[in-house]
Amino acid sequence: MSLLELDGVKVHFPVKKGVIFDRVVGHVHAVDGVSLKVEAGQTYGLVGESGCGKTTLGRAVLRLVDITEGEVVLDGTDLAKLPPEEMRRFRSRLQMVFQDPLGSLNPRQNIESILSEGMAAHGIGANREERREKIKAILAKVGLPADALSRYPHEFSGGQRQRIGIARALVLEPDVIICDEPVSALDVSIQAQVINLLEDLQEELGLTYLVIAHDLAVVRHISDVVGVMYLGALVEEASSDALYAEPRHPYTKALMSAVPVPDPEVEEKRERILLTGDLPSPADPPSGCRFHTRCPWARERCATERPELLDMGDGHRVACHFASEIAAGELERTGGEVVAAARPEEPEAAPVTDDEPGSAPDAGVVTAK
Ligand SMILES: Nc1ncnc2c1ncn2[C@@H]1O[C@H](COP(=O)(O)OP(=O)(O)OP(=O)(O)O)[C@@H](O)[C@H]1O
Repeated sequence: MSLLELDGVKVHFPVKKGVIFDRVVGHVHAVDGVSLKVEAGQTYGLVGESGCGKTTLGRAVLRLVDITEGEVVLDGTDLAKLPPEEMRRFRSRLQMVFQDPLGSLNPRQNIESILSEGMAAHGIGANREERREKIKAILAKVGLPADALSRYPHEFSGGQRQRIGIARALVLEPDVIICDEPVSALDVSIQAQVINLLEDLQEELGLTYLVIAHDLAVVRHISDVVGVMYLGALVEEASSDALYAEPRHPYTKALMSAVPVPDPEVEEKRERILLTGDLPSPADPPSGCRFHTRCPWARERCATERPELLDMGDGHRVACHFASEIAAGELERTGGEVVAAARPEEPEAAPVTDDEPGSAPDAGVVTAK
């Protein structure tokens, strides 16, 4: 059994209308049936453009939002069904690192007070002295000086603040850390340092990560397995190497084709897939395959029948009726635009290299109107 398993997770937010009496007039299908497994000691990367439901999924795992349907199983226990008081026992085992380190740290508390906050409640450290010693040890692990204890969040740089955010998660001795856009608020030069720190900590402490990011380069660098989300659902999932070597879902292909390749010769010959149309609203998602309204290969069946995320026989899971035909080059395109030998629109954009996660464009930039 995997350490963390999600089975058919849905989070639907009610849309209310009315000044005096709130009427529910619909639902935002923020997460709409996600199943995935995160193995102990591994990193699962979740990517997709803004609004696809990544953050809501992370919050659902932590039970920070109500789960409409489905199971979230941590180490054999379904968290989705736990009463709040029992959920409290599991809280320390699941921690979150947020995108905006400053926004998530109370400016009026010093670092010792921020880090010790949850420790007593979860029975970590017998007394204040013990907790302080533990905090000091964790601060050293994340590369912060011991005198950080008595200082305040504004006294630190962005990268240091993210280290404090990571330390805050670590003091509670979690099994799983959900990192929501852990480096997207940081300078590119600092991003690599924080990613490397997360990797070192994983190795040393055996941590399991669910990393949520819109940036394909960040997720590639750190993940064992990558899942691609579109409008509340997973459309593709594979090992990081397999997914980046051979994206098979039309949406993933489009995302990848928007990322510049460092080698200009490869870049020039590369096929670019530009998506047409806007991202539909999760309050009114398209019928059938959610992606069919923007898919260059869409067929009639795609408009009526929702594809399941199926294993193509080699562990690569794809939710597309025609994934095999597309992979074999047997299916004509029906729409969209193919711009062969296109140069990236912003050639000055930094190339994607292993040393510089974060240099890829946002997942959303592939839209062609
Ligand atoms: N509390 C809420 N009530 C109603 N709708 C919500 C709520 N939280 C999120 N949503 C909607 O759910 C959808 C998914 O949002 P979510 O923040 O999970 O996406 P995301 O992929 O993480 O995007 P981003 O990277 O911009 O945060 C969006 O349409 C959002 O507006």
